[in-house]
Amino acid sequence: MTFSAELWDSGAAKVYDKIVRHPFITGLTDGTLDHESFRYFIVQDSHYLRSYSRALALVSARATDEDAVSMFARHAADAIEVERELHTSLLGSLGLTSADVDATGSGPTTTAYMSYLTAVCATGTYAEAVATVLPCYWIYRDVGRELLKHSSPDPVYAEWIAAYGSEEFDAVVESVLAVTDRLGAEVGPGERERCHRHFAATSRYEWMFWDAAYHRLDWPV
Ligand SMILES: Cc1ncc(CN)c(N)n1
Repeated sequence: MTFSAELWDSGAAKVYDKIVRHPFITGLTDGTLDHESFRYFIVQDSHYLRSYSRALALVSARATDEDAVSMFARHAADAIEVERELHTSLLGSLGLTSADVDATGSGPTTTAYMSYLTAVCATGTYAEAVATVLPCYWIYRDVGRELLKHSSPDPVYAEWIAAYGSEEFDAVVESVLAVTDRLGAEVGPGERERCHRHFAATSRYEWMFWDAAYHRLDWPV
């Protein structure tokens, strides 16, 4: 079994089933999701992407082969840029600006997820860092592909679905999966166990991120 399949089976398979049945996700395709929840999501995702970009730069710095160094560095810059452009367009369609993002600040789930990503990518091994960022790529690609089958009657949601269901995003994710699988041969038992834990944790954070948006979760105090 490949290292990526092993991570998915132990950490994401059950979570992924819950993600595709979550009302935030089903609401995108049937168009019933409240725009207020999607606004919350895009604002929080704008905060998230700033941290994610830094996390990918850390993964690049710790990569053990040159192709992976340049791939993660490219993703920290280009792939994030593509997502930022998407956000700018979606924020505009939703009547928001980047000033609104700054004024809102990051919510509890976003803050927890960003902190986890940053901590592991800064202090874990290279393999742990890859396992931690992998669900961010993989789950979005699979959700995008799944939702693209029906897209959405709402043009804002259809634009979001088209971006993550695109062939370009698929190619980005396939390149990260290939790096993960090559890395699998070098990872010993203790480190492997930590990779499993990180992959499961960030898969759960992906579900929590959508759930927080659906409920528009705020700091309790
Ligand atoms: C929370 C989250 N996770 C993943 C992705 C896809 N890079 C994203 N934009 N936001």
